[in-house]
Amino acid sequence: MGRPVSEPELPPVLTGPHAPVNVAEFHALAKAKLTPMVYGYFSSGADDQQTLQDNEEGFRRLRFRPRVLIDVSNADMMTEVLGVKISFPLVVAPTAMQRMAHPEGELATARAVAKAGTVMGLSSWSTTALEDVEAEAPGSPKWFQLYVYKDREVTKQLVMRAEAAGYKAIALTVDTPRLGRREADIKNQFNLPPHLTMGNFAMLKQANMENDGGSGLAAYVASLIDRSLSWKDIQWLKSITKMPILAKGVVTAEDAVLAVENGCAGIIVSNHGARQLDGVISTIDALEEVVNAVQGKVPVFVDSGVRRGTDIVKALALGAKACLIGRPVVWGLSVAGEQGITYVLDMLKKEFELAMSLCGCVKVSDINRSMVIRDAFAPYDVRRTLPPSKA
Ligand SMILES: Cc1cc2nc3c(=O)[nH]c(=O)nc-3n(C[C@H](O)[C@H](O)[C@H](O)COP(=O)(O)O)c2cc1C
Ligand SMILES: CCCCC(=O)C(=O)O
Repeated sequence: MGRPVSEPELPPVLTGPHAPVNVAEFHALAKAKLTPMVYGYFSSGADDQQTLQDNEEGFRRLRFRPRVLIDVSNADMMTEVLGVKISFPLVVAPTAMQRMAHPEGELATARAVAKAGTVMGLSSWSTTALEDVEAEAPGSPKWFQLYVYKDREVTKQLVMRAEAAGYKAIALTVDTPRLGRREADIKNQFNLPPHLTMGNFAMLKQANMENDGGSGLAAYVASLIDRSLSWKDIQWLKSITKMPILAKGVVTAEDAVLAVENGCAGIIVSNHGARQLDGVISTIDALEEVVNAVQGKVPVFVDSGVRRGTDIVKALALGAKACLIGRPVVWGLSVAGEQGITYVLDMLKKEFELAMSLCGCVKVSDINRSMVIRDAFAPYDVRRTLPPSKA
């Protein structure tokens, strides 16, 4: 597989024999470029980072059962999420404070994601106002990620602004009543660099993080975010917006059922990129129980640890409608702004196309449960897919 974008257009870091060929190499380039404080914030998981490792390991534990001698000369990667067609089953997860990665921050992301033909998630804690992000790539589908402030009026204004600007859904983050303990941020006394602001709150003067000697972010969350948020608040949210609500951060069947009962339009199986509760189950391991609990009533998405096109095929085989990626986009943005993100998305799309074809799938809906097994040494029970007479 060749390199994704035609070379003459690219900056030197993305050309020549040292150009990155996978997400891991982008990560290394970003690490070399960013300050330790910023890199520490973007890369960290919580505590011992056990789940950070397990998110990626979880995908590696799955093995393919590809089908052969299927005409794969035409691959159709298109799919649909919440009624919107996307070019392949990958959505960009909301990640906070992107101007720390690159001066153009969320604006560069919006352009690259629009060009790639998929959906952008925008963080409540964007360093660019949500209206400006929409204006940068007008009409290209975006989901607004919501943190619920103790001050419900602040929250309501934010939701109403997102709806007025044309955002297509609210991704309500349900795994962050308190901030996970990220040791790099504590050591680095993380704070938003003074030239940047929380773009959505500039008028509300809620951008400053009091640094009490530890992570400024943890202090900010503790002082402003509503720890009392509960399922009944979904009704409140539905009363103030017509946008569909996705529950972002569900990893159990019990909560998946509650999300459906409370009127969520979709579920994002996520452990927040391992940044909240360390030791929590990897999302690819949690996915199937959520999919089974939901019984097709709403779409199920998954993020945390997706690094390869093969990971996307595995997630779809276990019932996800699409995957989201967080850090890979941050690495692309850090390395080369908009072009870096374009390159990362294009690389993952090509990897996905190849993986799909090698699995014997021509279109996204061909990907099914028979394509993966959890344990390479346990035979797949063919009674699941063969007609009874042949099983
Ligand atoms: C630097 C960074 C910032 C993030 N900011 C937010 C955020 O503001 N809101 C949110 O719901 N999730 C946030 N997340 C979680 C992502 O939306 C997503 O769940 C996660 O990054 C997926 O894991 P991955 O990074 O392994 O792909 C953030 C993740 C990272 C790495
Ligand atoms: C409340 C958390 C701030 C942004 C975020 O979600 C993250 O850093 O993971």
